[in-house]
Amino acid sequence: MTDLSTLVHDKMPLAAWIIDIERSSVPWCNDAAAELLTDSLSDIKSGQRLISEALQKRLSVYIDALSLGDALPFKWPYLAKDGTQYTVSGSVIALGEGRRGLSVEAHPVSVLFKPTPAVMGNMLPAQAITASRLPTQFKSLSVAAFDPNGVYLEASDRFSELFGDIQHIRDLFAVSGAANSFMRRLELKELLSQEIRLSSKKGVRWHKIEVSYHPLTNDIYLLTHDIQEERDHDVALYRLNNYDSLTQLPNRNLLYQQLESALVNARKRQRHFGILYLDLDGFKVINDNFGHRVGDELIQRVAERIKTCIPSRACLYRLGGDEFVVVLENTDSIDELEDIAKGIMQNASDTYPVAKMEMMITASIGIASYPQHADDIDNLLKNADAAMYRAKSTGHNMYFVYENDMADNIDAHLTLGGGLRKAIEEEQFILHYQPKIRLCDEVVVGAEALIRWIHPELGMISPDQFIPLAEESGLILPLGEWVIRRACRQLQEWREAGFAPIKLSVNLSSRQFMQADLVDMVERVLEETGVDSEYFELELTESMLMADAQQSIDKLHGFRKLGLTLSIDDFGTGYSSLAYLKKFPIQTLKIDRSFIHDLGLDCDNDAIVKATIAMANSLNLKVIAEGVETRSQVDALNGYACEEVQGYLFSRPLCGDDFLSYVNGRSAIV
Ligand SMILES: Nc1nc2c(ncn2[C@@H]2O[C@H](COP(=O)(O)O[C@H]3[C@@H](O)[C@H](n4cnc5c(=O)[nH]c(N)nc54)O[C@@H]3COP(=O)(O)O)[C@@H](O)[C@H]2O)c(=O)[nH]1
Repeated sequence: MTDLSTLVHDKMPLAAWIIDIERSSVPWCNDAAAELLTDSLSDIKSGQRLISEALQKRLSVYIDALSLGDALPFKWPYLAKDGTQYTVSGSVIALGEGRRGLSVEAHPVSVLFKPTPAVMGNMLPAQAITASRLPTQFKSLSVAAFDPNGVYLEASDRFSELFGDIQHIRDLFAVSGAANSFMRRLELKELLSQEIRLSSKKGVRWHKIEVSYHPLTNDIYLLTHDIQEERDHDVALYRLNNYDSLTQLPNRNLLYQQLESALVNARKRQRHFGILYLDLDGFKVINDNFGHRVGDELIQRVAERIKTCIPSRACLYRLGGDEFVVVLENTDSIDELEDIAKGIMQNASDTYPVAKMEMMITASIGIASYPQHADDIDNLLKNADAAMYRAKSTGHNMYFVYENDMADNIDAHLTLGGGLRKAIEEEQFILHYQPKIRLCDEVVVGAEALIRWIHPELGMISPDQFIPLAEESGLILPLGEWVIRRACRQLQEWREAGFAPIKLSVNLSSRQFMQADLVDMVERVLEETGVDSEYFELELTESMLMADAQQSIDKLHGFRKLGLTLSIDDFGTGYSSLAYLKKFPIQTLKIDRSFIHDLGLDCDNDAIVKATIAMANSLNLKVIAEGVETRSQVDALNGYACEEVQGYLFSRPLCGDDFLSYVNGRSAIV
């Protein structure tokens, strides 16, 4: 029996069945339904498939309502064993011998719909149903018959509803080319089962079609099933799995796909390819302090900027968070990869207008290339990552090309990071104090507190090594609070020991500065330790203050209200404008040691130092020069009217006791 009913039985992708109401049986169902309904249908007894008692009860409510003339819409939700949700719908039909039946269909509604594969044959006996009536019984089944030339013969209601009055099978196609090729395949009597775009009343939409032919008349039977929504879901699902929703950039999945194919290609053609691993510097600080919305916006802006400054044949991916990867295929030189890194640093490491602020962000970049640095993808990524870590730990806003020892360093990096948390809990830190000298009489007038980590195995670790780690991990907040508390206690201990007070400064990290309750925390510690705030100073960097100048001004005023002194550290290395300098309520400028190092060696450098001191004097700011190592530097600074100096010439940073001995030895003002 190869006719329309066979087509319906065998190929129908939907589950469909008929219920004999009086006998509580299922005289017919297709295989998709048999599979779907194992829960609701009880065992087959004497060749009859019976419906369960629960279903009988549920149906009786519907049937009773019908007898009362109340034609309720027949629509139930149904959750299949595999988690797919269906809507079960149907209508009453006559089964012959005065019996009533229900023709029922199940439509999948869940997003993750997987069509049940149409299974051939193996049908249950269709007792009182005559085959020719099936198409009209299945109201929502879209099926039509055409003569061998494609001229329309008949169709189910659903088909007509979807495609209107068509004269010819060609009318189903929006494009004549598609119609021609379809007709050619029909002429060859191909048994078509394919996904194709048809021109329906709802527009051109994707359909799954099944075509079969009458063995005698060669009439064409066409079954259509609109799969546009599934296609849309598939596309949405594909995007979800392969693209980053924030930046719309391809994600890690697609990165691996491209790298796999780049590797195959490079091996086959003996070509090279390279990757750049990018991580934004201090992004976590921004995210934590300004919130995720600001962080997200910044990531979007940065992604847009990076896209514009890489070559069109390079691909940019977002791995998540603040990590990006650029892939460049068919490149023969590391120089080309380095040029991309330079381009990114020049263009993307900049300020961004985000949430009405000017946010400054830089990137650290690691470069690795196939086959020089690794011959598989995981190691290539790992090595680029290690190079990126080298850039980060060397000082941010840099790029490094992978070298062999970098992978070892990354292990040390992680060990250090893991140990930092424990070190805070176990207070493995001490403060050293570097004297600040008044130039006119060379007496000690203050000190800078500098943290040291006394690691149980590694010995003393420099802050340059662990402060960036503490910043990245957020541990800088408890660590920074510890420094402030310890410095205040030290001041009190010196006072209680009978020494005249000196001014003690501590460094704030950028993340600490963004901490919302920083002013309150400092106030609390001052109260707790009883320190007179006039002897306590905070050192902040220009970039820290300029990240959000207005907020900085407010915060600085908060500190000033507490009576603290404020100093700009590393002055000259950032980019603070004079206009802002006047607005910041600061008292001291500390000239960066890079300028002091070249004093007397470079005229331009001397001019900068001289001008900085003159400008500071005119703004009523005290100037201190750091990194003073030679007498000639002292002489030059004296000539420019610099007030204070700090540096190895006078003393390295000292532990508390040594500092006191140093002060006493110099007959300081204590
Ligand atoms: N957020 C915090 N940062 C801190 C803290 N303690 C230190 N730091 C920062 O770590 C960086 C390195 O500090 P350190 O190794 O202590 O180096 C300091 C001095 O030893 C060094 N210095 C001083 N005089 C000279 C000199 O004559 N020559 C020379 N080559 N180096 C010298 O300079 C560092 C102090 O610099 P600065 O802070 O800019 O005054 C450093 O950036 C610290 O700021 C902390 O508790 N919190």
